[in-house]
Amino acid sequence: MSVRASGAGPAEPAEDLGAALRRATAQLAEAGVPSPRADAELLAEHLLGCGLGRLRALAVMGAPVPAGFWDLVSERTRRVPLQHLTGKAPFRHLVLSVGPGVFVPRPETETLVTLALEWIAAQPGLAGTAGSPVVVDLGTGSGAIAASIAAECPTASVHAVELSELAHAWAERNVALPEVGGRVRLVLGDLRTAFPDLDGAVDVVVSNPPYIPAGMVPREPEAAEHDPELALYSGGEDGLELPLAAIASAARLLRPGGFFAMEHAEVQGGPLAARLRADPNWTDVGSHRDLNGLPRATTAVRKGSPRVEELGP
Ligand SMILES: C[S@@+](CC[C@H](N)C(=O)[O-])C[C@H]1O[C@@H](n2cnc3c(N)ncnc32)[C@H](O)[C@@H]1O
Repeated sequence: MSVRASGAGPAEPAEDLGAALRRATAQLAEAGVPSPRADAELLAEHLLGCGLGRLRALAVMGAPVPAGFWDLVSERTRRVPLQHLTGKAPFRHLVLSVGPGVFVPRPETETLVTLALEWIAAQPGLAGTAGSPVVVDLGTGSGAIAASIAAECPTASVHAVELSELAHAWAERNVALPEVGGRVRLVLGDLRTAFPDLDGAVDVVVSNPPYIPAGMVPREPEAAEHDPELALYSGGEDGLELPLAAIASAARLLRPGGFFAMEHAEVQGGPLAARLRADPNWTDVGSHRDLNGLPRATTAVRKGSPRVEELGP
């Protein structure tokens, strides 16, 4: 074990990795970080380029603290998101690149991908190697949903739209991951008007649009101070402006019988399902809970007729 000189007195043993992890955990807990031990370990893993098993073995062996560790811990105590410090966000089977300017994908959004993939798998004409489902992701952010669907459904062609130039730049990196197979067409634009070339021809539309109601500003500094405003707030007291715009675009894009899945705030599940049930464009409206048991997604199937433009006000 190395030693550190300390003034004129006898040399003190340098803090080893195990002790540093314990001290970092205490500092992160003091700063209110919700999972302090896991974050301390993930920062060390990031610097050492290893996984948890190896890290714990190194800690037991009294390995030295990696250079830069305390700088990252200090940033994390200021509640900079862990994913911004490592530059990585795991999402389903992918490790996405993220940082300032893009919404960090959340575990609950993985459910939306499951809903889309399960629906595709249940369609005789789309499932398996013969099918070639056309999928659209509205408000793609880092590209998490679009890239995952392309990676997990190798016959899908996926189209994704994002309004923010910064987020679009992150998504460009993620849709270029080898697992995605070059099957995501990414455009910079508005979800309200995107992909007119696909009107009536899409099998699945997914969206996790900005939906936070005006009075529900997130309390955690990681979201409040680091997620882009454009990603969180929809406009309108109830936060429904962009979710309703996503529904209108889905009605335009989907073929009759096509599937729509959208994430929303837990308080919006009832109102959104009621609107879809009252809308003659939709049938088979369903509500879905997230990993915490909260109503987090609504699905619906596009009715064959009438078409949106025939409905009038
Ligand atoms: C809640 S984030 C979700 C990002 C990503 N789909 C995910 O689940 O991690 C919403 C995204 O929609 C984008 N957005 C906001 N308004 C938009 C619009 N009018 N057209 C397209 N994208 C929009 C935001 O920039 C943001 O990236």
